Amino acid sequence: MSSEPADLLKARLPAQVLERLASLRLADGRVTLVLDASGLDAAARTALEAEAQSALAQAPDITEVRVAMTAEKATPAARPRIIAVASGKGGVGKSTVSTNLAVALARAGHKVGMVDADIYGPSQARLLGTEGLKPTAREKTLIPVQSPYGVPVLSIAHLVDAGQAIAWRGAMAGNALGQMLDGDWSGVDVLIVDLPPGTGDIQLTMLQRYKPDGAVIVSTPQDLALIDATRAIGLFDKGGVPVIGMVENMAGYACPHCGEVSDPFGHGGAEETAKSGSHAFLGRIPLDISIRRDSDAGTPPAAGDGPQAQAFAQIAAHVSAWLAAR
Ligand SMILES: Nc1ncnc2c1ncn2[C@@H]1O[C@H](COP(=O)(O)OP(=O)(O)OP(=O)(O)O)[C@@H](O)[C@H]1O
Repeated sequence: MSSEPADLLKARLPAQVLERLASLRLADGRVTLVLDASGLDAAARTALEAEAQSALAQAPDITEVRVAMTAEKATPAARPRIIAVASGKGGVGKSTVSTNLAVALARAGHKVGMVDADIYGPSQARLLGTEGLKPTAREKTLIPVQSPYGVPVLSIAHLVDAGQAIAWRGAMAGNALGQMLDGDWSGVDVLIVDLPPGTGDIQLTMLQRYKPDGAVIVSTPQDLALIDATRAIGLFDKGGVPVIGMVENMAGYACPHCGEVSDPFGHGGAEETAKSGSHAFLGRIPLDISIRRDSDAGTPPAAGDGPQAQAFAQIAAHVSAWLAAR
């Protein structure tokens, strides 16, 4: 039993913890604090808990300090709006567009989070410069990893060791996706979900359990990619998810040596496909080696000041206008 009664322990608490103190109990050297966490985002709650812990850990005869937060369940945060970023075909730059759209929306003042739903080929940990970081959990709720670009993120790559093969059956992949989408997204208004390519299990889980508010479709200007993109659009149409519009990626290649611009994947195909389906065309991103280089380095071009940042900002402006109109 502590030699300090509960009141003396309270006196040790800093003002910001005291004003949120709902109760303090002391038994056998264990202090249990209940704090009212209403209105606090994940980072503020973690800071509050750390302050309470450090204030009481030094008290004589205290062997354990437990901090519980109320209000998380009593007043659940409003669910952020979900924007799925999808492509019919792999390798068209869907993850790259997801990252840069998220960063550009955050720069435009939105509170944006990212879920990497590409369970078998996750790339958002690298793209958002958070490789090696691990999310914490409160109760069973995952607390997203903070990226340097103001976009909290959850990816399977944060949960399994680097290089470890992920050989999960569909149900396990669905559970992992659920854990990430049910993470602590308080303080986030818009959740970008980077989907795997195609129209498989993960897409169906999204439509059935976490129906997106809108979808952005990424394609290259190439015929084959566009046929698959049209299929992806069909899936969202069928599921009653509005298609916000299409992004044409890898459009036009400027040779870094001679400056000549060529169109290895054709030109304008995504814009035509968008128009023929009465969908909006959100913008075009060129095939640019600096995009690959910066993305691999975990420094999204949208966070910089170059021409590619402007291209992504334009796409984000369309998405922002779509959000504002709803
Ligand atoms: N506009 C671009 N210019 C240059 N490189 C690009 C561009 N867009 C994407 N890339 C590069 O192409 C590769 C594939 O991109 P990304 O991983 O974003 O595609 P994806 O469609 O998400 O692929 P997957 O199907 O594997 O999920 C990456 O190396 C990326 O850096």
